[in-house]
Amino acid sequence: FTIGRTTTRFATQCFVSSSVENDTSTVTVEESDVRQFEDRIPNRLRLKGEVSRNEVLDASTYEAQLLQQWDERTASGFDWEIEKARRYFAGLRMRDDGSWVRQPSMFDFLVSRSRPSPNEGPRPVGALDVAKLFAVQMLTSVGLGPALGMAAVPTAVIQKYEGSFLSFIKGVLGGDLQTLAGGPLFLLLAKYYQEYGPIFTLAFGPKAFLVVSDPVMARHVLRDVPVTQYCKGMLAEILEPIMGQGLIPANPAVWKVRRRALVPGFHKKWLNRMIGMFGDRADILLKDLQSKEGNVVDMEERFCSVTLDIIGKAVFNYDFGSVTKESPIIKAVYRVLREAEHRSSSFIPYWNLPYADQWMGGQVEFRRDMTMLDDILADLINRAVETRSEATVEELEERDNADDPSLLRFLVDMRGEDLSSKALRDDLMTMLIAGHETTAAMLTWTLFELARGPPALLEEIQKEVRTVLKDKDRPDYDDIVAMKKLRFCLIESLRLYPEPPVLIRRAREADNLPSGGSDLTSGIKVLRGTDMFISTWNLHRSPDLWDEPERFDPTRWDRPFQNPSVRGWDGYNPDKVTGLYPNEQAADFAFLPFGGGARKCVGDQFAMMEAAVTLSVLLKKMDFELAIPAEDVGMKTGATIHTMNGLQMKPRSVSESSTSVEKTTSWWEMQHLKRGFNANGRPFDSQDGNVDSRGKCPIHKD
Ligand code: HEM
Repeated sequence: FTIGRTTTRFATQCFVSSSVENDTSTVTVEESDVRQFEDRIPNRLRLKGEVSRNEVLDASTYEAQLLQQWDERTASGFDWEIEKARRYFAGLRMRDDGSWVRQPSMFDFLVSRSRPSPNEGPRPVGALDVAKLFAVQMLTSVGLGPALGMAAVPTAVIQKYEGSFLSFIKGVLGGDLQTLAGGPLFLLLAKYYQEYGPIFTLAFGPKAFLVVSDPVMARHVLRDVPVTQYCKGMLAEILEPIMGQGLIPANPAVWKVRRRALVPGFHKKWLNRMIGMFGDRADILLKDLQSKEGNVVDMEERFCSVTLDIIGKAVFNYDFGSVTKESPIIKAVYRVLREAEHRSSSFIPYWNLPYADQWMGGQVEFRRDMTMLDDILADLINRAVETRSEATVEELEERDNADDPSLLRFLVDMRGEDLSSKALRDDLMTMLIAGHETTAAMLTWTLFELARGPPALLEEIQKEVRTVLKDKDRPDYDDIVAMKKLRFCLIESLRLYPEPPVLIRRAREADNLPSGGSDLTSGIKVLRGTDMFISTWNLHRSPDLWDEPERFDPTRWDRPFQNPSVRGWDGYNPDKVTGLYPNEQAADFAFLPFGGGARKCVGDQFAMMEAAVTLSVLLKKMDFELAIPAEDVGMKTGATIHTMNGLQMKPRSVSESSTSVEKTTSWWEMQHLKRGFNANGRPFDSQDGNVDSRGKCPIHKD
């Protein structure tokens, strides 16, 4: 009898899996059949409430609903073996702890399989949408796009691979997009941007991506349309095994709930408290560097360690201690990060190959690492839950929590937070990954640019730090605000090295992009299911949007910039800079250091403060000299831009008293004057451009 039940479900699953779009009505009919049949099932075998071990699955998915129909207490014998086979067929995999996770199929990479919920907006993209996209792409490639109502968007086709045949085969087998594209994807997009302009289609056979490098179009996608209109698409598929439904990959319905829960955790008092912790960690790094004086040190690796220690403390109150020691946990974190990066630069989902986590070396290791990290996380969450003391958000903001000021503590104590769900684990894991290497990369590239730039710039930053900090070793919030030049250096490095260099979206509904700086005056039609890359790299380095875009010039943030030929773009206006950094509003979406719109980074203030504290603590007492030629530092990318060979530097202690603020015109001001602006960066005819007492530019006065 039970075999019959299982067989019916198995057949149901086969049927549903083969109609990949998971049409709701089909599933409902088949499930109701199963339910009728189940009425005759003995009580012992019936579903008993929620199956909590399966919480790792998004409850809205078809698989989650199927799982709930089986009472796992009867998990033994032949019946169970058939049930397991059915689950494997449905793309589910059992983890070591007995819970089930959905492993997306190859096809899932192209379409989303989660079911629509009434609040979620458009239904997920399905097989029909993908088929339609393929067809339109094929017809467009033979010149029939305009006849189908599509704008004449140029198509860049990757035709010629310039590497060796062997590396090409390796790239295909490993699904390595970088190898196939002949280098980092963002550099390929930059090459095509120069050729095709602010919007083009990048085609890999029938699969095509719409590549956007225009501020007006980016503003439309990120801010102007409802948040349900675009999702993270393939990025979510890639990150799901690691971050689950954490805030970055979360579908819009989950995102709305979780963002509301998480944002209060980043309140002002907490950030202020964090500044002290940043100082402690930066101090450990300083001492470590002082002990290595005269030696060559990989500063990229050092910054990765300090930011890992900081995020561990801030998010879970966990001390990785990675600046001073190595441990299996730290290694597991790094391997998981590398795997996440590799997956995000691959377009063949090799990790979904049958039983990949049992025979592919890297995947076996990845599963082991994830299990280890999950166990640690579960342990930390459980410990926090045991000492839970519920309170409202307002009350929590006032709490001292000196022993444990972590986000985990805040979320666990927050009244109304559902602690039985997997959401907490997913969000914490997401923040560990999102908040770590991004900040490390910002520090790495800032120090690199300062070390290879004009010595007068580095000297001026050091002067600023010493002048603001005076006898103190580390800054407080007001000091961070006062160190404007240092902050502008940090943000300028995010302009040149955006982390990540490409934002990924998928249209969940048809859309029409504004024409922006393109020649397509009637806008650009976007079909449902279209995968989109918003190239922050191209935006941040566009000669249409920046003066001397390739130059590391932190002084630029004082000066306005406009270009009326980019229709609908307001330009960069320094008067709109309000917080710790010139943000996407001030540059009207030509600058997206932390994204923009509803899905903007939640950790922007945290990251800016962390980087400002770390860098100021180091620069106050040390000088840094490149130990290899700047050209050899190189660039490679995953989710963030890394150096190719590490940032090899020689740190050296310096006497702090050697510098004081000079009254003469500084290097910084000279940059404005040289470009025909007033000493404060404003145009000479502007109201506030009166720093020069004579009202004239000393260089261009004639
Ligand atoms: C320099 C450091 C950082 C950079 C450059 C950065 C950059 C970004 C960008 C560009 C996005 C938008 C992604 C998109 O639209 O697809 C984002 C989102 C996010 N970031 Fe950051 N980030 C940094 C630090 C942090 C830190 C320290 C945390 C946490 C403590 C964090 C947590 C997140 C989260 C949770 C999201 C998703 C927000 C949402 O979808 O609602 N980030 N970040």
